[in-house]
Amino acid sequence: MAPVKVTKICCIGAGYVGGPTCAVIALKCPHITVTIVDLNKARVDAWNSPDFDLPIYEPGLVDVVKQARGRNLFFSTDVDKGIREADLIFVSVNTPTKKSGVGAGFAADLNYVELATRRIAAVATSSKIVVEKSTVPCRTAESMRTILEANSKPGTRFDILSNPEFLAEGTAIADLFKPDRVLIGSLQSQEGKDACQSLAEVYGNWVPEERVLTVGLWSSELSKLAANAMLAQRISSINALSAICEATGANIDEVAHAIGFDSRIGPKFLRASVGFGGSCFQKDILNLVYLSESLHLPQVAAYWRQVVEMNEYQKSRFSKTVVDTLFNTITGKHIAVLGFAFKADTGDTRESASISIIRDFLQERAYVTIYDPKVEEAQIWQDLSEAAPNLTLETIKKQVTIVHSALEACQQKEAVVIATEWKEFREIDWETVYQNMSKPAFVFDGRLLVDADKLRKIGFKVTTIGRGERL
Ligand SMILES: NC(=O)c1ccc[n+]([C@@H]2O[C@H](COP(=O)([O-])OP(=O)(O)OC[C@H]3O[C@@H](n4cnc5c(N)ncnc54)[C@H](O)[C@@H]3O)[C@@H](O)[C@H]2O)c1
Ligand SMILES: O=c1ccn([C@@H]2O[C@H](COP(=O)(O)OP(=O)(O)O[C@H]3O[C@H](CO)[C@@H](O)[C@H](O)[C@H]3O)[C@@H](O)[C@H]2O)c(=O)[nH]1
Repeated sequence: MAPVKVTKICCIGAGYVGGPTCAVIALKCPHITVTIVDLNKARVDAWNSPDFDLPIYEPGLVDVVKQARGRNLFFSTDVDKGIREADLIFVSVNTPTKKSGVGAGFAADLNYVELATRRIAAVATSSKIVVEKSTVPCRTAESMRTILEANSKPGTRFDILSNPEFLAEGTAIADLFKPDRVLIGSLQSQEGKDACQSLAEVYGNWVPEERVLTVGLWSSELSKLAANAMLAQRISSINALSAICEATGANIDEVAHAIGFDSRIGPKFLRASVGFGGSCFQKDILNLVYLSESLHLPQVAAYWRQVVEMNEYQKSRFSKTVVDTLFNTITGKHIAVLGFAFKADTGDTRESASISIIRDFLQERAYVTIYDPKVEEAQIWQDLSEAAPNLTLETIKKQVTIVHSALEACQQKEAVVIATEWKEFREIDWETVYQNMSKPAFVFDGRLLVDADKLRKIGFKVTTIGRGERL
């Protein structure tokens, strides 16, 4: 049997990955009909909104959707129809950390993957290539295959591929247009290799052949967890060094620059920060920790666990620095927090360091004013309620104000905390900010974003993560 020529793709899950990934496939492959399905009607409606008020913010995404939607890109809640008509199905559903039961707090919750797989098994009436796009523990494809094969109808077959996604939020469209690599894992049988080639041909419409890597299924699944673990490990390493810098008078920018010049280390992903956030790093490392423990490799588990522990330490260390610097108490003090998203150029707040810092400030009974250019108000209230379950929403709302500009946030405050690296925070009129703040006026830069010397000349007392010199 020759590889199937893919003409109809269905993507189950219209989230941060399914939406942008399959929108780009539709744009680059006008001969393929791409239908993205989701059970969440509000989300699908937003993808279909006439004024392109899409459910997620990603630079360049609206442009892609404008070109392809209605041509060969469709969004729908009719999951069964999407499955039935497709010859290739991406499973791009959420795989959050389990909240209860075996492996709670570490293992990935594979319930959504299993439900989507069972749905495919239940409604498919022709052969399908099923592609695991979600990030999953090693050997999940085997469980999917067992479910699908146990339910396949006569004359139909299912081939399972692993095709993890490496896009980063905020740069998703650029990453998808020009990926470092596309990874496809398959069984090494002839059928597995044929299915792999069918998917490789889809990417071949815009990705150079040498960037499409084909490997075994389990290597592909593990590579995704490994890539995130190694990236997060770099940040925890530089953040650990930032603590040494603060204690010794060394400067983390200079240290990162010096070590990054070594071509074996390289300069990227060495920016000290208030801690990494996002829906993936912590979840995927905990997943790796769980996998290692399940495989009776406790030393390996402890090694990776430390990356997350260092991140927790960095976040609480930063909160403590703010309290210590503001004369050991922030009770009743007014603090502006600039940035709520987990990184710049996204409205996503999942595991954002900002949430932990604000939770700490609320526990100290400070008043906090938040500004973020992209995060919705309702999301902020939800995140803070979940982060501080000992406080009622009413109490939180008495202590927290959400405003619509950085200048407004900083008015009459004793301190400004930069929690997300939005470019606009660098370009605020800091002279005006200073004039309108209580004195002494403190700035805490958790993102190495502002020119500390310039701010000091204006009169601010500046504390920057990873810099020995203070105030
Ligand atoms: N967010 C990222 O930047 C990123 C990058 C690479 C990989 N990943 C991985 O990709 C996966 C998806 O992540 P995401 O951020 O897009 O999640 P998300 O929560 O934004 O989207 C998942 C969507 O799947 C839908 N869904 C769940 N079960 C369904 C079902 N049975 N039928 C139809 N729809 C269903 C949900 O309603 C939701 O809209 C995760 O495994 C994640 O780890 C995420
Ligand atoms: O030098 C750095 C780089 C990043 N960060 C922080 O690290 C977090 C994650 O950033 P980034 O990796 O850019 O964004 P994500 O969207 O979480 O992307 C990661 O997680 C995705 C989901 O698995 C993968 O697909 C991507 O390859 C991987 O980079 C954010 O809070 C950043 O502010 C730093 O503190 N310092």
